Amino acid sequence: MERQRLFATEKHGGRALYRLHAVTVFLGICLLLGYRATHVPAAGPGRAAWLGMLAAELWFAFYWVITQSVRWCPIRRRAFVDRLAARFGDRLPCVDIFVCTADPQSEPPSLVMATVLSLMAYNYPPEKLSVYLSDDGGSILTFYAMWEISAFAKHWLPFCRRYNIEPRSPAAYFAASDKPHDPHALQEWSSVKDLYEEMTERIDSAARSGKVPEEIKVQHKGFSEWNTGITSKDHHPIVQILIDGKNSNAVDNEGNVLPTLVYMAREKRPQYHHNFKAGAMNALIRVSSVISNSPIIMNVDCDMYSNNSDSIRDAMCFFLDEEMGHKIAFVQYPQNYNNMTKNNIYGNSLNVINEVELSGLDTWGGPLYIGTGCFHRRETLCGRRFTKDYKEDWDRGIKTEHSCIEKTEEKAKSLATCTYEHNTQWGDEMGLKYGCPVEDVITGLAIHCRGWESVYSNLPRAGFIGVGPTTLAQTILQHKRWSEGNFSIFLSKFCPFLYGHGKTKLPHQMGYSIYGLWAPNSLPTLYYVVIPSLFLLKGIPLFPEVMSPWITPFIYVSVVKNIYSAYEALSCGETLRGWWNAQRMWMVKRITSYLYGVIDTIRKVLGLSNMGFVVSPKVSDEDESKRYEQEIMEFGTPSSEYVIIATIALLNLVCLVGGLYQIILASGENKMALNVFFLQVILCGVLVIINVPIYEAMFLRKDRGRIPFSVTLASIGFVMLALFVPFF
Ligand SMILES: O=c1ccn([C@@H]2O[C@H](COP(=O)(O)OP(=O)(O)O[C@H]3O[C@H](CO)[C@@H](O)[C@H](O)[C@H]3O)[C@@H](O)[C@H]2O)c(=O)[nH]1
Ligand SMILES: [Mn+2]
Repeated sequence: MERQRLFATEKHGGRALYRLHAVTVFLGICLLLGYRATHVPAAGPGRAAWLGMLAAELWFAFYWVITQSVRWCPIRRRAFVDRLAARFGDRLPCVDIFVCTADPQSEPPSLVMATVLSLMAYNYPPEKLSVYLSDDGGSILTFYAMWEISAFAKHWLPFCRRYNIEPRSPAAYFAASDKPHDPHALQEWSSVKDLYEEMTERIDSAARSGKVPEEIKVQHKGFSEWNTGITSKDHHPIVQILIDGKNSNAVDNEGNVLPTLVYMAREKRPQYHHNFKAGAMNALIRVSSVISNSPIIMNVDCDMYSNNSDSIRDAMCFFLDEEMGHKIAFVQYPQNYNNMTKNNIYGNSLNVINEVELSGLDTWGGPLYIGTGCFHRRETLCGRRFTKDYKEDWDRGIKTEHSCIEKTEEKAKSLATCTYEHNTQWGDEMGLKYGCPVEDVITGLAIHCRGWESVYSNLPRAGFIGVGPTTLAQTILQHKRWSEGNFSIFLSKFCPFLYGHGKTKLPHQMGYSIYGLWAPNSLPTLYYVVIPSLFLLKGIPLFPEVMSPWITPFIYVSVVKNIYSAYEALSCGETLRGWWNAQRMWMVKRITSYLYGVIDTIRKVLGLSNMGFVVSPKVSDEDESKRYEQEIMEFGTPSSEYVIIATIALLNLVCLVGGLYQIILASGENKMALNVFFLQVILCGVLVIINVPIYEAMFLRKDRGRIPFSVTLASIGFVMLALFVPFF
């Protein structure tokens, strides 16, 4: 009898219709470009601008083609955990779980601990789980919080199992769950809730005072690591095994084994570069190899709690599948956020990427590694190439007995020093790659190019949920890091088209390039939101007139493309308003984050600047949160990005008013014909409408989040400059 597969692959529906639509849009784009190329004005005002329009539209056309790769035939995977249970029972591989945190200020220990607890509580044999926290802040506050949860877990894990609750992050669970009706359950529910709240209060108050009470410090040897007055940037390596799952005394209140729990702060010295998250992950790979050495490694960001206690079993269905499992290097889950507002004011929900783009990539060889919510084979993460005869040792890690915890810790510390990696392949051929702000994407690309595939698992009950940016500044910053990182990959020897050539499929390379080319989109976009409006004001037409048949492709392409993108957003769970907000943010990101991304990438290529990684804050002040809830855009402090945003908004307003004045009110030779400027008026008009919240923030709002007056003033200055500088 043929063995049943552990997972199924299904195609998305409606593709024939989609492709028909895509072909018509493509024809429209060709006509539009044909018109541009054949109607270049003779020398004089407008010729250069026209050629610029041609260049911008060529770019948009090229980019549109790139984005078709993931929309052509997306697939969906469905794993059968019941078949896995029937076939393997509890004979499942060990899993090491890595959590990275960097800064107790922007990533509060109590938040991180809720994540760690959710990971300890997976529905998976606990003796096969090990949870590691890497603390790049090297903070005693985080260590203290870990010590607290090593005790609380003894209550939490049995509670999760008995009532089979979801999600298993206590913070998320108690925030959302109603009191149980059954009096016995209610009693237990309340007592666990009280224990959790008291513990959180202790952790938070330690964090507020910056100190751990002395009477606590004597209770665990680990606290003595901080006796020598160390700082986050200068300290020895610390590895503390808080729960040793191999020890028969490490049991919860009901006598069940607990998962292993380890705290690690790798050595930091000012003279050695620490390579941010990639450096932390690589240290974790080595440290875990002497403690649990599991064949599967899962990693999450510190704010991404497990929302589905079955996701390890789900991932195992892919790795253990007889037919395809041996080709799969990693299983990626989507990045979901729980703090998005209804209409997605900063366009930060990743719904379209999660529902469409990643499943589209799955068709061609697998999704990108997005740095969180991902299960890897230890071997592939350490650089192994794909070969047909490779056999995974699924029993790896099961037998390791610890003779002595202290010895193991000493061995582990020696693997987490600053100098350990010198003259090794770590950061290059082994582990996560260094030197790129999106270490995850470049590492995944290398894995794909070594012959492996990945799969994307988008569960009906989300696997992981984290915290997304909640202010404009955070959004701009995150997208600057992302666009810069992906663009620098595109320009490096790892360019998907060159490095991937012959190793991955062309549509897979195109899929990677969607992100690689985010940043350069900034230049044509900047051109498109400035030049046509400015030329409307100057009375120079840049589009076909209303009666010309050539206007048809322009209207068709822009209308159909936008209707489709709205439909796509709606079908991914956005609201119409959310789509509209995303369009505004699409423009804002392109003229700020992506522009800065281009500039910084070029500076880096020229050797003028170094890479940075600014951690996104996971908390915001009350006033800001309130405006965020009300979906009011947050500006507040002056910044050069805001000057660009305000200048573009204001410029378009001035151009629209000036242009309409000349069309409607002016007389004699100043009068302009509407039919000649129709498309320019529409474009400029749409830009003005989309910028309404910016005008409000500049001129109408009084709250602290408004656009600062200095920014408004600067933008007025720049608009005047733009109007009076001759550009022919
Ligand atoms: O020196 C550092 C810097 C960051 N981190 C951790 O890296 C994670 C991601 O940082 P965050 O500031 O939250 O970045 P995001 O933009 O939210 O992260 C996305 O983008 C990153 C790459 O830019 C990926 O590493 C992440 O996995 C992905 O979720 C967090 O857990 C940090 O604690 C470290 O451990 N060490
Ligand atoms: Mn994050």
